[in-house]
Amino acid sequence: MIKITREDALAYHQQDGIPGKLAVVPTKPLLTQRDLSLAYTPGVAYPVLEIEKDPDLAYEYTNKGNLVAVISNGTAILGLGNRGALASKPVMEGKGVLFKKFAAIDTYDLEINALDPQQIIQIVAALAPTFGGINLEDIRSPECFQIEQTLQSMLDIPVFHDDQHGTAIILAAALLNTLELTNRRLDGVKIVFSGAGAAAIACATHLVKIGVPRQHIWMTDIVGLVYEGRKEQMFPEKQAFANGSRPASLTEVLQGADVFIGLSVANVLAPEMLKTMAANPIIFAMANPDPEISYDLAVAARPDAIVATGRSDYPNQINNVLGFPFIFRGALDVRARAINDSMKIAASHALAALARQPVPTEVLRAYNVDHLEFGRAYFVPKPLDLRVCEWEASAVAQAAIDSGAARLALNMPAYRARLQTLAEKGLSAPA
Ligand SMILES: NC(=O)C1=CN([C@@H]2O[C@H](COP(=O)(O)OP(=O)(O)OC[C@H]3O[C@@H](n4cnc5c(N)ncnc54)[C@H](OP(=O)(O)O)[C@@H]3O)[C@@H](O)[C@H]2O)C=CC1
Ligand SMILES: CC(=O)C(=O)O
Ligand SMILES: [Mg+2]
Repeated sequence: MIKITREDALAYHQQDGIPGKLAVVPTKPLLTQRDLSLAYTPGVAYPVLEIEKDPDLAYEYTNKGNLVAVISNGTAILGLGNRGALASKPVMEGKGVLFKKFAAIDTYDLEINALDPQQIIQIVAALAPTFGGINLEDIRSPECFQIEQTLQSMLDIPVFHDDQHGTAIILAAALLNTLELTNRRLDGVKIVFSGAGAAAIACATHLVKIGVPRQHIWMTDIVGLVYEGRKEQMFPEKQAFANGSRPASLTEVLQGADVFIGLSVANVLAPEMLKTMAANPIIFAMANPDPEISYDLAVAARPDAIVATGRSDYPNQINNVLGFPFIFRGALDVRARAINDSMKIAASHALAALARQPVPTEVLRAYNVDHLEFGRAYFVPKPLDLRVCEWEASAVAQAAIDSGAARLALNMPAYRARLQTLAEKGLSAPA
């Protein structure tokens, strides 16, 4: 377990006298008059005319195919709520760094000063020709649903709201493995969510797709239980998870639950609330930066529990960092039109399977531990594990090909070898 302070974090963001975490770097030589004539006018006119004739050539002559827009309006920055577009920039730059270092994908972060979904849709759709994919981030519910669905229906590149689907993919991998560790089945557990927003609704939807009965899912938010007939703060995506017929508090709903999934805000769980959960409870307190209950308090309250948070500084990190770089890697490499359910489910299974493999010593070194082995303290891969790129991106690419979302086919063994090299380069190259 490592500890960082506010001062450490602020100093990191100004380290080496360079504000921020990401820069744009050229990929072609620009040293001579000839280079200048090729990169700029007159040479640049030739690819312009080629792309006008055949738009697919943008993938050959520009960085479109390896460029993702990371887009936020700052309305749900981590669990900090609406802090505005500008304040979301450190998170969006952070996502960009992870895209680059973990999967060699370039990004532009675009912080949009707009709240109206129609305005955001219009802006993103107009910018789309630049990019091979759109990663929406930290846009609050319910607006995020309309924004993502409308954009995906308008565009022929993947539009992926990371807080929804990235989170759901990792959560499902973690749940598959912890259910096995506690001898439970997907269709035999009571699952309680704190939070009924973008992340919670997408996680619940994904869990239903992999085999959790909808009626086993209980969702709570600031009002309490999301029940049939509730009128306050409802919208259709939340309504789809209404359960029970009367109001109830999180404390009440948690009684006898096998699994707690926190996707809300810090400190909504008190230790005594965990005492009524079933034996060997699974507690995923995933709000960031501070979870619904701290790791230490949860373990102290329920020594028989499996506990995870979204944080990098505690064991068992369930965070969408294990998703978006690698999911986009696979999707971009087959020029997928979208990231569909088959691709998401394949990503979950790939992560769950990788966690069962022996852990290389480089990963132990990166986390300063002597030993990691599939079990209660290690059931999802570590984000700094170079193998995640190969396992997850290839599973996503294969599923895209099999499900018809891909525009390119791949030789899979060669592709997996290329992913290995790419991950090694990404993590060893300077930022
Ligand atoms: N670990 C990970 O990888 C990820 C974690 N998250 C975390 O999930 C949380 C939600 O994010 P997201 O879904 O994008 O945001 P949204 O704004 O879409 O949803 C927030 C949800 O939290 C609920 N909430 C707010 N305050 C409370 C409270 N005091 N008690 C109970 N529920 C409350 C809201 O309820 P209401 O609608 O009634 O206000 C809403 O349902 C954040 O903490 C975020 O950091 C998100 C993505 C990934
Ligand atoms: C991890 C993340 O995307 C979030 O907490 O919003
Ligand atoms: Mg987020």
